[in-house]
Amino acid sequence: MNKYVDVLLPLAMKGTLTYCVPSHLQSLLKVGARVVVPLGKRKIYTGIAVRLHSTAPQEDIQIKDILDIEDVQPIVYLHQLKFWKWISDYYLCTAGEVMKAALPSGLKLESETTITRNDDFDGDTLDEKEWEIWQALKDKSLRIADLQKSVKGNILRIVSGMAEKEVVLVDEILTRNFKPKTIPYVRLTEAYFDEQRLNRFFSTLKRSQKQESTLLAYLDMSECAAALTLHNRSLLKDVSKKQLLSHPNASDTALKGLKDKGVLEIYDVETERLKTQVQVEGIGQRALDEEQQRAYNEILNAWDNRDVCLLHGVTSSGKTEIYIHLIEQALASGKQVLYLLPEIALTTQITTRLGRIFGDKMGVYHSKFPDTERVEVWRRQISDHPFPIILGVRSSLFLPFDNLGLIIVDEEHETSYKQQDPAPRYNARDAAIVLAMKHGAKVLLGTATPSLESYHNARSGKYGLVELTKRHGDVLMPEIIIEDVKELRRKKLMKTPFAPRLMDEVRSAIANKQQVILFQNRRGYSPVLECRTCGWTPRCQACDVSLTYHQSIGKLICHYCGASYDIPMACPNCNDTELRDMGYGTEKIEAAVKACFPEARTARMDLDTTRGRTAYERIINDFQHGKTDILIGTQMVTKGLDFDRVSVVGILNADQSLNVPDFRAHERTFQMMSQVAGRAGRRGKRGLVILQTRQPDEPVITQVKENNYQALFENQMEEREFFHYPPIYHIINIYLKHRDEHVVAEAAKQLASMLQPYFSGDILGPDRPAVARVQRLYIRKIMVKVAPNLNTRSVRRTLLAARDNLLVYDYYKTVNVYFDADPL
Ligand SMILES: Nc1ncnc2c1ncn2[C@@H]1O[C@H](COP(=O)(O)OP(=O)(O)OP(=O)(O)O)[C@@H](O)[C@H]1O
Ligand SMILES: [Zn+2]
Repeated sequence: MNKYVDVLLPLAMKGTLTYCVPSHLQSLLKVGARVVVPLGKRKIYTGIAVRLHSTAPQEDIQIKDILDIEDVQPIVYLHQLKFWKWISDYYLCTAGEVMKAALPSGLKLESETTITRNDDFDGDTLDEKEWEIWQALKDKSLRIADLQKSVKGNILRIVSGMAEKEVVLVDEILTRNFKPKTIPYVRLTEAYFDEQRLNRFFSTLKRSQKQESTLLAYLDMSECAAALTLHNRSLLKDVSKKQLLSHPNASDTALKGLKDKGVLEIYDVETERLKTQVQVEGIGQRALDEEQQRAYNEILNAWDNRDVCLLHGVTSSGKTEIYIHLIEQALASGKQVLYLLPEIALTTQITTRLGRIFGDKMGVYHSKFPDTERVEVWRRQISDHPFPIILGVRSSLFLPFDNLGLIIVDEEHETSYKQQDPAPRYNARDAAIVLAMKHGAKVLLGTATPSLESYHNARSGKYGLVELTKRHGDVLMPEIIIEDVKELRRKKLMKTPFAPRLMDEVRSAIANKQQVILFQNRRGYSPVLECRTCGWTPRCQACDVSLTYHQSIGKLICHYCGASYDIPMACPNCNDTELRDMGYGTEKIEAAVKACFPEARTARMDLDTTRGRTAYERIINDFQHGKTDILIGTQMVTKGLDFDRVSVVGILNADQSLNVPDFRAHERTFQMMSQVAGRAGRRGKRGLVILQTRQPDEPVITQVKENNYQALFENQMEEREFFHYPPIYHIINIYLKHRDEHVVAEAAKQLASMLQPYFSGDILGPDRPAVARVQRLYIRKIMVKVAPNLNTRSVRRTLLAARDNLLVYDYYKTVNVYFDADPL
């Protein structure tokens, strides 16, 4: 028998911990099941059993017993554990951090300290404060946090004193976050399931008519007569409380009365919370057009000798239709499909589109769902009837699949596939390829604007490449008109944030019952407030950035730490009371739109208007059904959305993304502009895009205008090669954070010099990043460029060892050092 188990805990510590399995649990424990284990003196955690064995660890360590087994059957498959391991190796973090990201919280138990009164003790000798606590615990155990609500003052010390005297008992209980959802049902009690007894009871009811009619309603709905005749209580039909109370003769008080008299009882039935999609009869899939059919065949051919294929198809070429046919084909061969989307905004439309075809075969998994629903999807995937299709955002990679045949990565170029914080800082597109490999599954990357990485892999033959150059239904690509804002300002023609041509086009679009999308990639009212006299601007106290003015809530907000500040009455520097707002955020654009086009109905889609769970859906549906005329938004409106009546798209400030100090600035600008332009004129008439810029001569602006991805690719690849950037080189960034700027600066210098001999010229920094302090921590960054001929395994080992060597020094021990592999 295996006496020991290695347990993975959802913590940032390295490796696993070994525990002893008590003999009565040994035959029950399986790899992949959750176990409850003690850690340190007081903490209790849920971990995953990753290895069972009989090798005793070194003798001097005292091995603790596991406390319990949570699952009879594994909740994580072995291949998932291997996938977690790959992620932690590649992205230089711990497997515990991956576990933490992978499992929904409801599958991880929390330990909380609970206090219970020891009733063997009589309370006579207690002092006043102790007596208060004793009284508060009269009927129930309480968590310290809850106890604090009824007893004032600092009670921790008093409680610990009482615990020492054993007046109260302190223990850690496990609270399960996931409680199955239940619905109350009503039924006749066992005692009254008897015709004679029931009749006698009715005769006592003469004076309470309401109870009589409620009971009669129940008996009718449950088809009680038949059950009584056959003397079989299990034949009673299920009647929910809600159903009963919707009967015109039934009432809630009467039901309570019947319950108190012991005639009816209420019991809970667990329900599946998941709303499944409803298939629409007769929708089925649409036939592919000729071009799409060619692409479809080419994809299948490409998969004959490669696992990954890139589908590069212009906006509105019908990539989604091709995905639908590929899904159909995978299902027909009995395989599961994972459909990855970069953003929740997009899932709304795609869920509807796919739901109508695949109905309840499809499960949806995303971060706006309550955790309980995510647990349900997880449990469904390890049951014997898992969803054949999962549609989800990046974390759905971690769901259990046992028969995966196809992964579709829609909008593969999207940066939101990359998790920024906390670890694991993984890219779901890249990890999807590794996941597919472990299952022998195929991958389709789809986009109108490929990332340079994917296009390079396709051109070099590593991936298959399939292109679609025409829109479905022979609709032309939109016409793009460049407006030189600098010139217009000089001629005093820009009186609003909209060029005169844009004003005209918006007006005529609205007059013709068409719709408009205006793109401004900044939320809030204005990105900077400035004192008119001395130029002072309010900044965050915890971060090294200026605050964004949000007019709707009348506050200044830090977009890095979320802190909010009141708007100063006067400049603290010179006392001038006039602060002016500089630059445009979506709020200010919305105000300008209302002023310029009072006849139009407008909506705004950005982080601030989409916090609620259904907010996206509402905004998108309203626009789709023509309830709004102008949609203003950040990059959320740029991708994947499919509307019928958008004839004009306005890009209000193309320079903003162009002037970011990042080697990917051109690539990003091209992608964002082309994507938002692609929302225009998707049906029938050719769409129009007005692109406002101060730099009309930038090559990337011309590339967008001509929809010339090839030119962008060639031109950018030259730079990337020359400067040793991806996709030729790999980048691993090292971040160091500390409260003390001097310590972090010294640590960064030390670390860089340790790495210098290994990477020589391909190490940049340490530098102060653009925002060099966030949440009171000073930041330094070292960029390591990994040449294609280096052994990446040994590179990783070198980096990890260097960090360990640095952190041995007492002076640097408290510096937080982490890695970001393939940063975006
Ligand atoms: N074969 C087809 N039959 C009928 N309608 C189609 C067909 N192919 C595409 N369409 C319609 O054309 C529109 C654009 O297609 P789709 O949304 O699939 O394009 P896409 O390539 O995914 O675009 P984007 O890159 O902008 O997301 C959709 O409304 C779709 O319903
Ligand atoms: Zn801040």
